[in-house]
Amino acid sequence: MWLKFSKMHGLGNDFMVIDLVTQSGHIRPDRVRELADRNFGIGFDQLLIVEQPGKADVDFRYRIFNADGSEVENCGNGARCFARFVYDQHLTGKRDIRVETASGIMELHLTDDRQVVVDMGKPVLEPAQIPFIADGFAPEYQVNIEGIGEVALGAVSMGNPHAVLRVEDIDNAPVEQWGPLIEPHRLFPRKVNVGFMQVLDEHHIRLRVYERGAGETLACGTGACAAVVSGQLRGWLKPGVTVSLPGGDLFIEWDGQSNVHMTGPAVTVFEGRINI
Ligand SMILES: N[C@@H](CCC[C@H](N)C(=O)O)C(=O)O
Repeated sequence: MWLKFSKMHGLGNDFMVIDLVTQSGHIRPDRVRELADRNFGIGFDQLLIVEQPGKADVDFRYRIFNADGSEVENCGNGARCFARFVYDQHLTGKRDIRVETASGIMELHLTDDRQVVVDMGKPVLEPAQIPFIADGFAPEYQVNIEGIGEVALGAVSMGNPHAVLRVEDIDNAPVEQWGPLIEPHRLFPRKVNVGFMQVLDEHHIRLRVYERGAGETLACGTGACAAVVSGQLRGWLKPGVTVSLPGGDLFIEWDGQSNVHMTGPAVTVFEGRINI
């Protein structure tokens, strides 16, 4: 069965995007892994599937699969690409879009200057809901990681789980060494995305993220939101933060109480057809 797809990226976090509103098909996890392969497949960090919504008052449903084939709850850069995709493919004429994800309903706005603003919802800080095993909420937790030792981290869910560590020198942060040790840690029962943040000033950080199910990516939208929330809770940041990722900058706004907003670009690289 042949399906049309688009290859897109948000700051280098790259996606294969498939419209299952006007096409039909089913992609098994082993096929996702094959397609994600950068030598033998299309190559991507996540596969995004656009479907008809299951609820009233929502324009679409959007599903996310990591490169390892696992289905996940949320993807910030993917959300911006999803919005660009449904508008450019004429699946909707709306510039304000409501979409259902596995983690809830998200609202997106396409601006006139080709940016996408995403209402990412409220950060979840209650450990059991992240999920993270701890006695109660704290802005920072001390965790013993086998192979590393004691690590100070913030734990935040933006629909998906994130651990946020502060480093002094992002260029030499142990992302590839520590990421694989923290991602499957038993204190995070559904595994975790691991962010390494360098604070430049109260409104500017640098961030690298070792993503659950994908490894280090050039950008992570939910990771940027989680880092800003964690940085504000730990007293290092003030509302309105530019997050410089290896693939470029995102702007994240959180007032300390309500929803997190993320602004950034979404780019289509090419379109093609694949035999699923
Ligand atoms: N790249 C994404 C996050 C994708 C999902 C993540 N790897 C997970 O397993 O939760 C983003 O931009 O947020």
